[in-house]
Amino acid sequence: MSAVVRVAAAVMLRSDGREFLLAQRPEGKVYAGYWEFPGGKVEAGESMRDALVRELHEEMGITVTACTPWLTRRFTYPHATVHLEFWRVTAWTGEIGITGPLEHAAVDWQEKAKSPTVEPILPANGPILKALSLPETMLITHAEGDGTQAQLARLAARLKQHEGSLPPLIQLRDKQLPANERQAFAAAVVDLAHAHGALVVINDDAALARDCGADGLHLSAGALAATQQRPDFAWVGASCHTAGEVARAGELELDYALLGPVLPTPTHPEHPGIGWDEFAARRADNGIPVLALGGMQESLRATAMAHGAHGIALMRGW
Ligand SMILES: Nc1nc2c([nH]c(=O)n2[C@@H]2O[C@H](COP(=O)(O)OP(=O)(O)OP(=O)(O)O)[C@@H](O)[C@H]2O)c(=O)[nH]1
Repeated sequence: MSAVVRVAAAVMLRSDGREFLLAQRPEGKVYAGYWEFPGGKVEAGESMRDALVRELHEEMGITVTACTPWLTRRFTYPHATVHLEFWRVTAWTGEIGITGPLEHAAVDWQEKAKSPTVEPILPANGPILKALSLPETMLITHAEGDGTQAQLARLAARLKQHEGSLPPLIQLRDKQLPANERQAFAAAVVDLAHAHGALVVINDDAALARDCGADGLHLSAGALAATQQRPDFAWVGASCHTAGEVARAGELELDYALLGPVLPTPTHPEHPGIGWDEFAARRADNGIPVLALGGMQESLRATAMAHGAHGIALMRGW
């Protein structure tokens, strides 16, 4: 069996973060005409980051000045098995260009929240495009503490702040609310969220998720362990604490994992938090977007991203 080919791929984001760049493979290469993220193979002795910087310079004539690891994926093509590492690239110098006929046939900016307007896309990249449309903030409800009316008012104010940018993903948690109150709260949250273009997932109750018209299901770690196949919803994620659970969420082809608690949090006072290095280690190489949970607030977003987080999940910090 031939060795696995390591590939660095760049998700180049325009400054407002809403658009990313796709590039078309030129004639003469395998999958000619297909669209991909710019990048290429890692050379012997080279780090992933160095390969990314080199490829973007060779292919587009730019110098990367800010990038963070994001997702990994292993994929077997007829010609090779590739280990792909996707990095977010948020700053560069120079003008993006096509430096030669063997690099790309064309480049095109695409909107994250929409289906791509170009095709075909390289087969390994389908889940990557879905991950790009996953919000980078999750708001988790805690109406048990605040009361449902106060939560709805706070949510309405918070969703207004997001007008014009990708709205957050909302997880309805509140596992202890009486069933009828949870139902009414879920219906109100879905109405409010959908009016602002935001998605809602319901914690551990598939029937309620269907009844209230939510967009998906959020599995607790216990439910994840008991799940044999991906539940049938547009969006499904899971709470994870260990690397094994993150891997399981990846195997089930879920859309995201929450990993934590990263820092101390009132929800789990017995737990000191795993810290950022452990967060990075437990999320590594699983191919699934991972949001950091536990003690999060907006000011920690950049730290989370530097450790490979897709984004942050807030329970009390929103
Ligand atoms: N650059 C890039 N490669 C990808 C992506 N998705 C994906 O499956 N791949 C695969 O990863 C491998 C990258 O190899 P490449 O041929 O582009 O690398 P390269 O620029 O070094 O080309 P070369 O072989 O001509 O030297 C290919 O098998 C390609 O199909 C992607 O989004 N970007």
